[in-house]
Amino acid sequence: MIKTTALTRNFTVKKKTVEAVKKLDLEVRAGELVALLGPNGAGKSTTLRMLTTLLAPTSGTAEVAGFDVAREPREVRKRIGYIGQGNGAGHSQRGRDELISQGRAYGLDRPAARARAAELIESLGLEAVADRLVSSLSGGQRRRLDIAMGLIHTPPLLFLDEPSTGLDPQNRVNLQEHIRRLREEYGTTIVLTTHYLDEADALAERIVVIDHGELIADDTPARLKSSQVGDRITLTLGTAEEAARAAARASVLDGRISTDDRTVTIRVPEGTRLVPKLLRSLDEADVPVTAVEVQRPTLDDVFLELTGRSLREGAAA
Ligand SMILES: Nc1ncnc2c1ncn2[C@@H]1O[C@H](COP(=O)(O)OP(=O)(O)OP(=O)(O)O)[C@@H](O)[C@H]1O
Repeated sequence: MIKTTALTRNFTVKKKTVEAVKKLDLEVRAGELVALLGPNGAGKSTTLRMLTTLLAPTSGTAEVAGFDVAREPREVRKRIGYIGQGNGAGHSQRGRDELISQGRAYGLDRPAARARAAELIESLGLEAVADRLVSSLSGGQRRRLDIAMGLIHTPPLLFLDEPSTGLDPQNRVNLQEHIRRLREEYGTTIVLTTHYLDEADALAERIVVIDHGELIADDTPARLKSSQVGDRITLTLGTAEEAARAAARASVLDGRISTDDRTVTIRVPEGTRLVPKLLRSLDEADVPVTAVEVQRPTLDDVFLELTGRSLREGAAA
């Protein structure tokens, strides 16, 4: 559905070249739901804007829905939906009329546009708001209406740029549910960007991490976490001396061990499985453990591991 080869975009800012996207090789198969993750300025929006023909690549190629973005942008546009940051829907019309106008703009005749609008209103749960003025809708409702607008021409491929930014947690969960359903109902291929790691984790079956315009990881959330980081076992002991003995004993686990005063932290794949064995071994060595905690890695841990920075710090910066 998407294939980019060495896709690159530079900007010139005050005579300096900013390499927003650097030689990106990316493939997305039909039906996949892929999340692009990265801190502010990583190049996510620039990538999306090139894939949606809004911005010309500086070099490299991108084939989207079977057509080249630079040579056949019109063909690409017919086959994709793009919901950018901010609201696409206007203010003065009712939701249903916005949808119908959008359908007409995409070449549907009036009955077809009406029918499609009704279908989307139902599948995106917009019944209660379809006949209200767009200006009176809440952020979450507006966002769902935006998504309906992007889907009016039944594109096989949908791009969502930060769909849940600015929504409260309840509406975020709601929106995620709708995105999932959309995929089940229409088999739509979805590429989205997000700052919310938990959202990417919950929604996407594949995560592409971009940093400084480069692809630094591309895998399922589960594999990224287990291969890049592993679980974190934290042992608390009575004294620093006991902690040192515990650390020595834990070295057989082949994990990464660090000690801080009375705590020992061990990063190791499948930590949950290893804990009983570790505790038995410490017991045998007469090292009394006060507390033990096993944390599954988060995608933020993965990002920290890959870049030395927290994605949250990056996002907040
Ligand atoms: N039109 C532009 N002119 C100059 N520089 C730009 C332009 N658009 C983007 N950039 C620069 O390109 C880099 C990548 O920006 P981009 O918006 O793609 O990042 P992003 O990952 O989408 O960030 P965010 O999460 O903040 O949306 C940044 O350094 C940005 O300042």
